Amino acid sequence: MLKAVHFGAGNIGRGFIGYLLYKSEYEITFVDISKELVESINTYKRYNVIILKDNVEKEEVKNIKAIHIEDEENLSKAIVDADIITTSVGANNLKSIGEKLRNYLKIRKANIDKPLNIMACENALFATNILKNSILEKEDKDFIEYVNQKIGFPNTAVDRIVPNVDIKKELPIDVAVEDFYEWDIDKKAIIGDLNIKGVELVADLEPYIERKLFLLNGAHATTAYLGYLKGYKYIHEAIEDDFIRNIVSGMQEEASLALSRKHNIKKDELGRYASKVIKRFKNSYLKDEVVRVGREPTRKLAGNDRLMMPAKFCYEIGVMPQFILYGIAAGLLFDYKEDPKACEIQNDIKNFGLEKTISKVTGLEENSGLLQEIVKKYKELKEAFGKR
Ligand SMILES: NC(=O)C1=CN([C@@H]2O[C@H](COP(=O)(O)OP(=O)(O)OC[C@H]3O[C@@H](n4cnc5c(N)ncnc54)[C@H](O)[C@@H]3O)[C@@H](O)[C@H]2O)C=CC1
Ligand SMILES: O=P(O)(O)OC[C@H]1O[C@](O)(CO)[C@@H](O)[C@@H]1O
Repeated sequence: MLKAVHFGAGNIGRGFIGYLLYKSEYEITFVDISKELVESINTYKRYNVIILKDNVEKEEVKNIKAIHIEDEENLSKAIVDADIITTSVGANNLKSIGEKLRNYLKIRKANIDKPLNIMACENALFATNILKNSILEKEDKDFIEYVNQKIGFPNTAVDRIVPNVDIKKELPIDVAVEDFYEWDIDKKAIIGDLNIKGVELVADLEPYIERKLFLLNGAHATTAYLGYLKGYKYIHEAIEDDFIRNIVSGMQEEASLALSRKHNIKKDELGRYASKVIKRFKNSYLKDEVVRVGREPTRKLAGNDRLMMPAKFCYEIGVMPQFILYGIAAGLLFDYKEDPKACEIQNDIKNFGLEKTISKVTGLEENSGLLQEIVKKYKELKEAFGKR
């Protein structure tokens, strides 16, 4: 049986990556930083994936085990034996995972010759490259040569909404998901065979990642931040609000303009994709909280992420992306106390002022046209909804 090691046994790890790897007959070992989660997986050795729709369905994932990230002995064995390694730990944690993987891959190099593919399944552009670079950083020629010959590092785009919905579960590690999924993988970077059911192997991944990041994640973040501002708890409630829906559709149109110009994708194709995304947001079974979808605004509002990238593309082609900028402005007003990154932005605004904070978060120059427009929209939204 083929062996998979997956770092990050959270929502997407169990609800999507683990789910498809199991369907593809991989024996899965999860690796996590949470001792409690590792213990639960080793106690139950299985979990249910609950598909939230009109007629709820349940699928079982079985014969699983888990290793704690600090359990060097077992982790080393698992990495040496693996046919595939995947992650969904959050893009900010990839560097530390790469540093750990480096040592285990050296043990693998000395012990086994079979090919391996490693993929980072995170919401970020070319996340696998971040992982690969941290593995190879400061390495000698011999190791780099081994890695380049024996290990594939395909980038991917992963799409399935896996919320923290509170529903009746058989096991505490059961996970609830939407019906839809899409996992696109860069086929040029695969070494050996990679047979995962349900994935799409694509020749040019960039349009797929950007379409997903801008039209789904960008629209989701916009819905979350405006939803939070207007006092909604869930995404499905926020997207039914005409004011929010209008801005979200507008930002999708602006991002589609940028995508169609950059990748030569037909506008009506992007329109169909965008409408389907809105329909997915309306799924009331997901009970997806705006504070989950808006989490870590410093990452989501960064220059290389879901909102700033399409905004900059539009600006470069002479279009002021009014609707995307409302999303960014709303993100700067996201003052959810339990989110340390939201608090960081609020403290920076208090201590250093709005312009300096926007510049720090987005990477824009303080005197740039885009930044000045964000300031206007921030003030407008604050005036309208900031004192609720
Ligand atoms: N939830 C979703 O619908 C989707 C999430 N993603 C991406 O997947 C990644 C994970 O998201 P979720 O599953 O929602 O988060 P989550 O918080 O449910 O799961 C993350 C898991 O990674 C573990 N973890 C964190 N640091 C670790 C480390 N250094 N070593 C080992 N384990 C570690 C955590 O303990 C947790 O179990 C993120 O990059 C997210 O953007 C992508 C598509 C969909
Ligand atoms: O996982 P992130 O990047 O924090 O953002 C949440 C986003 O990821 C998803 O969980 C899945 O793509 C979306 O629900 C949402 O757009």
